[in-house]
Formats: sequence, C-alpha cells, structure tokens
Amino acid sequence: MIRVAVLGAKGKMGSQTCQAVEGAEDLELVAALDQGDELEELTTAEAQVVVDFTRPEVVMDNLKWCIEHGIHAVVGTTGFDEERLATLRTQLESSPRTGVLIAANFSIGAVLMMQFAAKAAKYYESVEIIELHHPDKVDAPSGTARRTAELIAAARREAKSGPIPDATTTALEGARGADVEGIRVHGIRLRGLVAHQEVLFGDTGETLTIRHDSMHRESFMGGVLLGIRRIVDTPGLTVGLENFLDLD
Ligand SMILES: NC(=O)C1=CN([C@@H]2O[C@H](COP(=O)(O)OP(=O)(O)OC[C@H]3O[C@@H](n4cnc5c(N)ncnc54)[C@H](OP(=O)(O)O)[C@@H]3O)[C@@H](O)[C@H]2O)C=CC1
Ligand SMILES: O=C(O)C1=N[C@H](C(=O)O)C[C@H](O)C1
Repeated sequence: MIRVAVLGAKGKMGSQTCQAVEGAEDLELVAALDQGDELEELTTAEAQVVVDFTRPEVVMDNLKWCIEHGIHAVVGTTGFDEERLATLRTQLESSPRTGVLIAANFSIGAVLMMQFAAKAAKYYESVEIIELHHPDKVDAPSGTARRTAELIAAARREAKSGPIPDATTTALEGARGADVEGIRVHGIRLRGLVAHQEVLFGDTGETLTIRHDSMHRESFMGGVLLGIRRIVDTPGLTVGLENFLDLD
C-alpha cells in the first residue's frame, strides 16, 4: 500500500483525488489537508506521497517542506516556470531519494494534444492557442496552454522556423491575447465549461485544429493515480506526465 496525502483536499481537484485514492486498492488516503491545516500532519500520518492541488502562490512552500521531509510529491497545481523548476531541482539535490512530478495536465487526451501539437509545430507558419475553462479557474493562462506554447516554441526553435510573422498590432490592449515564448494564447472563462483547449495551426490554404475537452474532473484521475504509483520509484524532478506513459 502507498500512503497518500492530499493538499487542497476540499477543492475541486483535491476532493476528486481523495475519492480516487480511496477507491484504489493499492493506495491508502492517510491525510486530507486544506487551508489552515498544518503540514506536520503529513509526517504524523506517515504519508509517502503528497498530491498537491492547491494554488500557485502556496505550492512552492508546500513542496519545499515535502522535499525537506523526504515525501514524494505529485503536483497538479499550476504556475510553474523555468525559475520554479530550477529551484525544485536545487532543493532535490539535498534529498536525492525524493521524487517530484509536475504535470500541467493529468488527462491522457491533453497529454496527447500537447505531444501532437509539438509534432505539428515545424510544419506551420502560424499557430495560436485558445484555452477555455470554468469561471472559477485560479489562473490565466492555464498551465496546459503555457506548457503547450513552450513545447511548440521549442519545436519551432529546433526546426529554425523563426518568429511567427502574423500581425500583433492592436487598438485595444489584450485583443491579441498573451505572448508565451512568441505564441499567442487566448483565455476564455465560461460557466458550463470544465477544461478545454484548441491549438490552431495555419499555412498556405490550410489549417489544422487539435482540440481536447475534459468534460469532468474524473478525466484527470487516471493520470493522478499513475503519477502516485510511479513517483515512489522515480527520484528527482519529472516534468510532464508523458514521462510515465509509453507514447512511442
Ligand atoms: N494538472 C491538472 O491536471 C489540473 C490542475 N489543476 C490545477 O490545480 C489547482 C487547483 O485547482 P482547483 O481544484 O480547481 O482549485 P480549488 O480552488 O477548487 O481548490 C484549491 C484548494 O486548495 C486550498 N488551499 C489553498 N491554500 C492552501 C494551502 N496552503 N494548503 C492546503 N490547501 C490550500 C483552497 O482553499 P481556499 O479555497 O480556502 O483557498 C482550496 O480548497 C489549480 O492550480 C489548477 O489550475 C486543476 C485541474 C487539473
Ligand atoms: O484549473 C483547472 O481547472 C485546470 N487547470 C490545469 C491548467 O491550468 O492547465 C489543467 C486543466 O486545464 C484544468
């Protein structure tokens, strides 16, 4: 049995994760913490893996504490940039047996969407990302959109594609979305939605649209459980659930 604790347990993702862990025969939910609870409860409960679905502004403190106490972490909380990842790598050097997985999206379809988008990137002059989410989302752009843009930008750099030549002139600030490594990202917040993303590619006389839809938060649970099972044997920092999937 793997002893699992959830941080952000009263939230939308945290509560879904508690249910999923309780329903898994090889996992035991030993702590469910939320705002105001003490992290010391994790050691009292002898948690081996912490799943973090809290908020971008608190996740780094949670991870510092977990790494210092040798507790593995599976992290769905967003807000990770290269600077934060570098900080985690440095912290993990002092706790070399501890594993941390950072996954912008735990749904298999979203992971595939990102992989397909990275593959398509070098064939198209134009690309833009539209992310669409429920109205209570804590951040913008979404972690998935940011990661997709980073993967596309890396693929374009490798292919020496050069900057996207499309017009960015605006009469109103924000009309062309946010710029993530040269890729335009547009965010929609709408009641009725859960988590959705379109990646639009364009070139002479054709477009390609790759779209993923999470209709329910259950869509993330297979990936979360896989992350828990794999992180106990994967020391160091792992970025992206694709590292635990056989995608070849
Ligand atoms: N990787 C993935 O596949 C997915 C990632 N996410 C990400 O997960 C994060 C959470 O999303 P969601 O569940 O919708 O958000 P919610 O706001 O529903 O849940 C966050 C929970 O964390 C609690 N919390 C805040 N600070 C702390 C703390 N210091 N310690 C413990 N708990 C704390 C909040 O309490 P309070 O409300 O009182 O502040 C709340 O209960 C976001 O960053 C989101 O983008 C979401 C879906 C999928
Ligand atoms: O807040 C959410 O809901 C989601 N957050 C993640 C993100 O920001 O990419 C994953 C998914 O899009 C749902």
